[in-house]
Amino acid sequence: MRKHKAEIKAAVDKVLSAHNVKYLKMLTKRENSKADIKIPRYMRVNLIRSSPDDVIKHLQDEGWDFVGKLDLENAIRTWNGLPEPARKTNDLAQIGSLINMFKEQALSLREDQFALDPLLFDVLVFPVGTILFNHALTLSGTLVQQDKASCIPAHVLKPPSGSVVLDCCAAPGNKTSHLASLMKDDGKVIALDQSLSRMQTMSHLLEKIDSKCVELINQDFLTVQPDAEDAQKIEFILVDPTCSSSGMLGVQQGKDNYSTDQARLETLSRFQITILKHALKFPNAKRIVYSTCSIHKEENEQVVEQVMSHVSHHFKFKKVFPELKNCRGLDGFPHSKYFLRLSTENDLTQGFFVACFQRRKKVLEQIVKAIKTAEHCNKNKKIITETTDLQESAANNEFLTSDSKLKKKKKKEKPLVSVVPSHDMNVELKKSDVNSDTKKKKYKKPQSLISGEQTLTDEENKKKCDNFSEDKLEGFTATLKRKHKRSLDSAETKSDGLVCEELVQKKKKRKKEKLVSLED
Ligand SMILES: C[S@@+](CC[C@H](N)C(=O)[O-])C[C@H]1O[C@@H](n2cnc3c(N)ncnc32)[C@H](O)[C@@H]1O
Repeated sequence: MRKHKAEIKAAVDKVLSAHNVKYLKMLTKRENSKADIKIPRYMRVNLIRSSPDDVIKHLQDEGWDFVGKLDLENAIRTWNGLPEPARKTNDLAQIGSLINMFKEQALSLREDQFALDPLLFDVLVFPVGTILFNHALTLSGTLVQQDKASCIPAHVLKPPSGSVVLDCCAAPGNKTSHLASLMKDDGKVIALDQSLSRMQTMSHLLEKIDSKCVELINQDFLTVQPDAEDAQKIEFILVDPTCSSSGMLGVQQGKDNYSTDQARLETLSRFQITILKHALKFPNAKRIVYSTCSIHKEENEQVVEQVMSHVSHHFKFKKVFPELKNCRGLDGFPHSKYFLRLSTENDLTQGFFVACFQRRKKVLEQIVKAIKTAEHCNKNKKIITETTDLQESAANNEFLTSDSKLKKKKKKEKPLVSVVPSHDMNVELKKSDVNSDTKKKKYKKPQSLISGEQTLTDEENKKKCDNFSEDKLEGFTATLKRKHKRSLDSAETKSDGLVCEELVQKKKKRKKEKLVSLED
């Protein structure tokens, strides 16, 4: 047998190739596999170059038949257009099945037809197998081929134009370029990745879509210092870390080989938790989206639930596309209804998972601000002369995550330093030789008093300080508590309330001690 191994292999290969079978395992897996499932071709309109309306018009001028948005209305139209007997659409069960008609409609598009996706305004749906990679609109970067599921994270993160966004596992740049598109290239997207070769691919993509707002950084995200000056400007973070890729159609069909054994899933899960926790340490990040193209709970629900258990004082889950009632997270997890899970069978996309962390309202920050104001005023009155440990806590973001103050950082953190100033294709990407200064940034005294972000003049400041008293601090915190009573009362924010209470008590105690010592 060994003697004829090569001949046998050649003969088997010949038979397989005659039956269009690429790998032997495709035959053995076929019965249980999703080999027959097809996904429409999704194309995203790059809003930097054009608009969905203009692209639709362009395609119609080329002879394509635009069938509209694949939504309920369209489904009803199609439904009513069906031959007799006419169907009534006023009972819920029928409307439910009409919603499912997205699948039918998408899969029954004729080869010259296309549609607008019902969920994502910038995604067009073409028939399965449509080849558009060499279409003029694709070549010019006006259309970008991207699976619908992979377009969801940027829509959930939803950074407005002008904002500062971090994509911490960015390469090869599909979601980065989508973020730049949704922001109309206005603002800043910091695209960070540790893989140099994947960043080169991203650099080409960004060149093609004509984005100027993306800054490329080749660095290990875990070495980025969350409280460095630049990092403090970050308001939105996308965390799309390495995963098992088990949701990719090729992997589901057994064509692409990825190992998803338990040991690998556990390793991936640990890595994903570390990356996500790090992202949640950025002090001014108000929304953080976590996504994977994995179908395994170990990389999805388990990761976000575990991380949330550490940061629930400061973050809550925001429901991802609540209108998609049949696409929630797996049962058995406390926050399943907040997560989005898309599957190839039900949603005609790659298998995908998305969760969104939203920073809680600023009750705690307001209390801390009020306390600092009192200290600032008292300092003017020469009552308090030292910086209190409360200020230091605020400066060191001790309130940010419970584990951040407990655990020693394993990697040496550095400020964000752009080593790739633009995504010019000629720029050679280099490993970051960043400043190794890891000293904590000195706490900067707030310029404004308690009146929000408003900056007061010296005179106004003095007046405010003169009028400020111990009673006022208590009055102010009481007002804050009244103002936020509803949220403090709710189970979700009880912990915030406790922390506020604790801070106020701590502050009162410290003041008493200082006053006593002054009197002495
Ligand atoms: C799933 S891919 C990201 C896909 C990308 N978001 C997109 O839509 O095109 C995961 C990326 O994370 C990067 N990565 C893994 N560990 C990292 C780390 N510690 N710091 C930065 N990037 C990392 C990998 O190099 C890889 O490019």
